Amino acid sequence: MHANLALLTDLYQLTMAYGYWKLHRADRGAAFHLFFRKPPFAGGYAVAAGLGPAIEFLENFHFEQSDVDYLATLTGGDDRPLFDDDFLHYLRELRLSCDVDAMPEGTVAFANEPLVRVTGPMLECQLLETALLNIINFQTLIATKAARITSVTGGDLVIEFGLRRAQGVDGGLSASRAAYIGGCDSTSNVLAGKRYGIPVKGTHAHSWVMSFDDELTAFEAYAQAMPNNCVFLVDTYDTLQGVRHAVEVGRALRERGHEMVGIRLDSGDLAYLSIEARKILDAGGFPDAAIVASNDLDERIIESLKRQGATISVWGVGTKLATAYDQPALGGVYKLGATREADGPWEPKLKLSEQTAKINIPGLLQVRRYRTANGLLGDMIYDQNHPIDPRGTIIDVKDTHRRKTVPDIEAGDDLLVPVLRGGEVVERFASGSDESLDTARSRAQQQLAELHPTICRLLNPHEYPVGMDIGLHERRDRMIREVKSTIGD
Ligand SMILES: Nc1ncnc2c1ncn2[C@@H]1O[C@H](COP(=O)(O)OP(=O)(O)OP(=O)(O)O)[C@@H](O)[C@H]1O
Ligand SMILES: O=P(O)(O)OC[C@H]1O[C@H](OP(=O)(O)OP(=O)(O)O)[C@H](O)[C@@H]1O
Ligand SMILES: O=C(O)c1cccnc1
Repeated sequence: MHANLALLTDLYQLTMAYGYWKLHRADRGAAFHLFFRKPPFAGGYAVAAGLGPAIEFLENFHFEQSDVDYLATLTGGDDRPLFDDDFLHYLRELRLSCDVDAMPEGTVAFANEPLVRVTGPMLECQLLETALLNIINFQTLIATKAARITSVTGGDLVIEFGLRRAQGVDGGLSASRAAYIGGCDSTSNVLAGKRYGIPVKGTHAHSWVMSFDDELTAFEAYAQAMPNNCVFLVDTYDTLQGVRHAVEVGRALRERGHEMVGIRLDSGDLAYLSIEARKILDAGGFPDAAIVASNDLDERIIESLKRQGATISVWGVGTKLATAYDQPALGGVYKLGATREADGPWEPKLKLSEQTAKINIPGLLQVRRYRTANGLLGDMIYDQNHPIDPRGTIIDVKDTHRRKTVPDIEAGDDLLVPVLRGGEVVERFASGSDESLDTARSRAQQQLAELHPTICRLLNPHEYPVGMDIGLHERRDRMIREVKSTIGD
């Protein structure tokens, strides 16, 4: 799908790349980390997603002749070309040689942890920034939204209905993909079904009912046409009367050897109507008929409907999911952590900021997740080039007084795994490998189940312990003090 997206970038990546090339700095080593500073939706976690499409982007990364021809037309303030021909020739010949390590899709991730690490020639790392952020930010956002929604449905089925309101064509496809990883069971998006193998499901719209003289005739006609997929939308005129019509048509259908699948409610008080509809369906001989509900649902409304005793068994969630309505962007960033000359030692790089939360963690970072018999203990961010300090202390990034000690520094799982080596996709992630969407979806479900319920809470969740290895923290602290002393702060 992602053939030739090398120009899917901000111009400044190319102007910097040109500068690196011109000043003979293109091949200096660099390590960049992609991370977010706050989980979305004021929640306690995120579900990493987007790595699959990111790998496709990396696999296909190259500048075609038409790309460099276009770049040759760009001019600066004096109307002279921005890039010289030798550089454009260099881009035309460029093939990735970098390494990429990342959290597999469906991994539960927290603030400040790298989801992706790119190491390699400075110029390459820089050119990948914008597209990686674009892909990972959006899909992680939507997978997280889907996880929040499915966390309150108590195992009921959730169908993603968002395509019509999604942010354009790719927004719709990416949202369906990410929503499935985050826990949705199916989508109404047929192209996403074909492309990603997501189960597709659908009912019918009000237009079907309105195109007939009356509702009963419309349901009968639908049952004739589609006897094995009868979910009747009952709210076009009078919802409870609609349920009675569904029962009537369901009985006739049963005589013909088919079972009505259920009804769909799309307006009104969904708690009251589902409870009353359930009574009618049960009394009518349809105790197994599903009650599907839709209408601007999100995790908070669903949680409330559950509390009200709604008897909804399938949730159709569109706009609020596919557009991440209450927080339409994840603020993931891509920051330089270390550089090196040729094969020399890595040098950690620090960026100061007025805001403590924006001071980066210098180094070549990895994340280790520790567990106890009772669940997760916490995540430690450490520098891969330095052994973890034997004290085994995790120091919170924002509040250094918050600390946690792990009993055995070796007994954890490293979350970043190799994805690209020397520009080539490693076997585990090669196309046709086992790393499917279903694997990612199961990983998310398994990892979310490991979290303490207080971390999954929608409102003011408990903060999961994530911090730096104390050795890394002390080095960072020294660097901050050194830099501040040189600038006379
Ligand atoms: N019992 C309930 N408790 C909380 N929220 C509910 C309940 N029933 C419905 N809702 C939600 O309230 C909102 C109702 O919106 P709105 O008033 O626009 O819908 P409506 O008028 O019933 O239908 P329509 O879509 O035809 O305008 C929707 O987001 C719906 O999901
Ligand atoms: O509400 P969402 O979560 O976005 O789910 C998708 C919505 O799309 C359909 O109707 P549409 O919005 O096209 O029309 P309606 O608002 O008049 O029902 C469907 O009936 C849902 O209500
Ligand atoms: O199949 C449905 O019921 C459906 C599909 C898309 C949007 N709203 C509803």
